Amino acid sequence: MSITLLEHLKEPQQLKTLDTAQLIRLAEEIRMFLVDSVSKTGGHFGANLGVVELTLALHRVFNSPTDKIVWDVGHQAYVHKLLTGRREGFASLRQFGGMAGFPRRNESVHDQFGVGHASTSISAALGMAVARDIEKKDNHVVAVIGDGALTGGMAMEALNHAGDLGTNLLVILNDNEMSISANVGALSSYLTKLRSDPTYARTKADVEQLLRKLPAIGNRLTNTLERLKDGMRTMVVPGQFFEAFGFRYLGPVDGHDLRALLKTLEDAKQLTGPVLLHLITQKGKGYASAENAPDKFHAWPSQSKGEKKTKSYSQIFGETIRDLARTDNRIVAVSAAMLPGTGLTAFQAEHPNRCFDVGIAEQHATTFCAGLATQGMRPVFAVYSTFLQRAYDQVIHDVSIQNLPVMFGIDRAGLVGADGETHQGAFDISFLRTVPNMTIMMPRNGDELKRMVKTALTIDGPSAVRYPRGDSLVEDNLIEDVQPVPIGRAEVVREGSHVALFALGPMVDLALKAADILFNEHALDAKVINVRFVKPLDKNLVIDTAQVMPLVTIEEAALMGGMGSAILECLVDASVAADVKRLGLPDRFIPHGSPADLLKTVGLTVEGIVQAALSVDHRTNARRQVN
Ligand SMILES: Cc1ncc(C[n+]2csc(CCOP(=O)(O)OP(=O)(O)O)c2C)c(N)n1
Ligand SMILES: CC(=O)[C@@H](O)[C@H](O)COP(=O)(O)O
Ligand SMILES: [Mg+2]
Repeated sequence: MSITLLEHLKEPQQLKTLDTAQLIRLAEEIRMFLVDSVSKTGGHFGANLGVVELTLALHRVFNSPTDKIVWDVGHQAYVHKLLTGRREGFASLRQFGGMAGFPRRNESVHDQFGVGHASTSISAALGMAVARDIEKKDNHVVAVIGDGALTGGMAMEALNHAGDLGTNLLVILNDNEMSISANVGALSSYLTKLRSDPTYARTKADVEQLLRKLPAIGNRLTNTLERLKDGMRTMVVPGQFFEAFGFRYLGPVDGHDLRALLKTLEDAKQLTGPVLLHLITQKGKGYASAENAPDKFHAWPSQSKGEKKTKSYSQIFGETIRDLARTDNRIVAVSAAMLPGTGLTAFQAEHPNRCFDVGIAEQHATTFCAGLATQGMRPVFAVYSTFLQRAYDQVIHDVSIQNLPVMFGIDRAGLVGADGETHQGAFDISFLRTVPNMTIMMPRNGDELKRMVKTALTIDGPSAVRYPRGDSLVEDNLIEDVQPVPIGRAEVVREGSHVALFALGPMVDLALKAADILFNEHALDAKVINVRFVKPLDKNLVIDTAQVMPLVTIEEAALMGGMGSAILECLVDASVAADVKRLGLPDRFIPHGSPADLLKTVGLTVEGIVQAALSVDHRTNARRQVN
């Protein structure tokens, strides 16, 4: 089938010229396009197949950008991008300089809000609705939120506020029973009951019909009956949960039935006040492999590299705590809807009663861990660096002030690449280093990660072990043979006398390569230090080294407040004058692209380290000549 309707689609207004049959055909073309394109570029997949009809209906019924459509997470906004003139952008999806994988306000007038982290859409949409009211405009505002994102606390905060304000707002709940894995939580069970039990939904209609038929009888009895009616209505009317928040509940509606969607959205458009439309969709709809394994097709699966000699840091982390938990019953693993991504599936398989997926609820996860720790448990919260940002107050207020032994396994620390600004693990060192009682460490490879996990479990206070997205060579040694690392001690991995390279994590390997070039091509003898601990920093080594040679600090983290800053603070506090060049992430958000491309843009390359070493060496020599 030649892609015709989609090819001619340049803007959403054109949808209003298509009849339902053409829209249904367009839906087929869109699914074909997504399979063809995303299979080549990679990117999010299942969620987009699940919202093809919804997105078509939204842009058919509403008038973007005058009407505001806000996507939650935004990983399911590829169809929205297709319908708003960005088909050509898919060839460069999530590539450096190419189209972003999430809505971005600077990418299109139709992208009302930048997203990537979950549970923000209702809050943002409510802000847009209130601005509309203040300006006495009459445009519509729609938030599209998934059942997974709805488990995020701020979504509840927004529902509560919206219901209180009573302003016109349409919240579309895209319920596919999936987060990345199967969705979790009591709310999810509530929604699933509605989805899966037709009698449950039918009862609602029957009861309402019965209640309407009941004859009006004496006041006392009528009042009793009213209370009974309300009780029964509460029991069977599925929207009660949302109606308690002040929302008019519509649904559930088949989110793949375009005709039903068009009619329901037209009806919803006429309603005033907060409205919640509950759609039932299938993640991966229209592509059998994704329908059968929606978790595996949340993003298009990366091609297996044959017989891999390496393991992902996530896998190494998960297997390490799984093995340690065999002999330490205090260990409990916690995830915020990211069990597979954080490598905890291995732990869950072996210790199901000590593994908790709390939903997209990082704040709750952190304080849940604090509660566990007060009772002598050793909770481990495996969380992407970027998502831990959600729980900053809980890290301080609930864990660190009480000096509780919670281990944060900070995954995706550093540049994650394709997901861009909203997902780079840039800030965890900066926002954790200022927190008293916190220990922060980063391994140079998978073997050292195992050692650091073991080390963290010996610390009677909060600890953070940060590690990057990606793989590492790792020995398959027995966990019993893994030795902890001495806390607060760095490791000199190469002696040298002219310039010192203080490298953090996998940057150590780059520093060693740079040292070889410096020696062979510039007769500069570089000392390479594996920093290991950002906090407590190995201050003695820093001071002793800086007294005899200039330094370069190298970290894949924000420069401001990072490891390099810690070294500068150490030298200033010790009144040691030294030339220091810091390499790391600059004071701007790093966009999407391959990690290699992105590292080049910030000078975190072997050549960048060489040039930095030459520049501090030159500065030190010049200063020595003057003195
Ligand atoms: C704060 C936060 N935590 C975790 C994630 C990772 N994440 C991305 S999509 C997703 C699942 C979203 O589920 P849902 O909202 O139901 O959308 P669906 O994929 O089912 O369409 C998660 C957990 C995130 N984006 N933001
Ligand atoms: C949209 C979202 O937040 C997740 O799907 C995230 O993109 C997963 O990242 P990884 O691919 O690094 O697991
Ligand atoms: Mg979902």
